[in-house]
Amino acid sequence: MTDILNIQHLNYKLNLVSILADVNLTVPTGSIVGLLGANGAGKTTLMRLISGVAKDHHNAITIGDQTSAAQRKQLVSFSHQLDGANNHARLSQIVHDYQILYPDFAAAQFQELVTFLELDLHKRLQQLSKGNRKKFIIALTLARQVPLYLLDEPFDGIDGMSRKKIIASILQWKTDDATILISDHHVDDIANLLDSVAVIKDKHVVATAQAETIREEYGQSIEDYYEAIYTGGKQND
Ligand SMILES: Nc1ncnc2c1ncn2[C@@H]1O[C@H](COP(=O)(O)OP(=O)(O)OP(=O)(O)O)[C@@H](O)[C@H]1O
Repeated sequence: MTDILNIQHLNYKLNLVSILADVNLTVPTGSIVGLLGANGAGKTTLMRLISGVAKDHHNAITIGDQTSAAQRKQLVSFSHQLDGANNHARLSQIVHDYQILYPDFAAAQFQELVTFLELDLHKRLQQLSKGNRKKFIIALTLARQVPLYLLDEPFDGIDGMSRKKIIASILQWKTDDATILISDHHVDDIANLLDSVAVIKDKHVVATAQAETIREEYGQSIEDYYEAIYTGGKQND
C-alpha cells in the first residue's frame, strides 16, 4: 500500500517557541488514522502544517509526491472551523463561496450530506448550535474530492446522537482511496472508526500502531493504549 502522507523530521516554532520537534509520520492511502494527544499537544498545529495553512519551511511534508504548500492545498480538505466566515451569512452563501474557492467541491455529494445530517442551509451561521456548526463543517469538508481529509476534533462538545450521525456520514461518504486523519482527545468517540493511531506527546509523534495490533496483540483498547503512553509507557509498531 502506498503512503499518501509522509512527514520526515518536521520542526515547527511559533514566536521562537518550539511547538513540534522532529515529527515523523507516514499515513497509508485509504486508511483512517486517529491523531491522539492531550490539550496543547500540537494536533491542530500539525494539521495546519499538513494542509499548508501554516508554513513548513523545510519541505518536511509530502502529500502524494507534492511538498510545496500551494500544491498540497489542492490535495487536502481541512475542517478549519470556519474561523474566517461571516457569522451573519446564510449557510447557502458560505457554500456558494466554498464552491468558488474549491473547484473539486462535489455539490451533489454535499447535498446528500446536508440531507443526512439534517442541516438547514437557509439559516445563518450565527444561528447554528455548536453541534450543527460541527455538522456543517463536516459536510463542507467531506464534499471536496481530494485524497486526504483532516478532521480536527469533529466531536468536540457535541451530543451522542449527533456524534453517531457524523461517524455514519464519515463511513458512508469515504471512498476506498480517501484517507482521513482525525484528531481527538476523547479516544472513545472515534475508536471504532480507526485503522491505526498516532500519538503526539512532548512535541513529537511518540507512538504509532494499528488498531488491530493494539486490540489483538497488546490486548488493550485504543483508549488504554493511549492512556498508557500518556502515563509513561511508549510503544511503536
Ligand atoms: N499563536 C500561537 N502562539 C504561541 N503558541 C501557540 C500558538 N498557537 C498554539 N500555540 C501553542 O502550540 C501548542 C500546540 O497547540 P495546538 O492547538 O496545536 O494543540 P492541540 O493538540 O490541537 O490542542 P487541543 O486539543 O487543546 O485543541 C500549545 O502549547 C499552544 O499553546
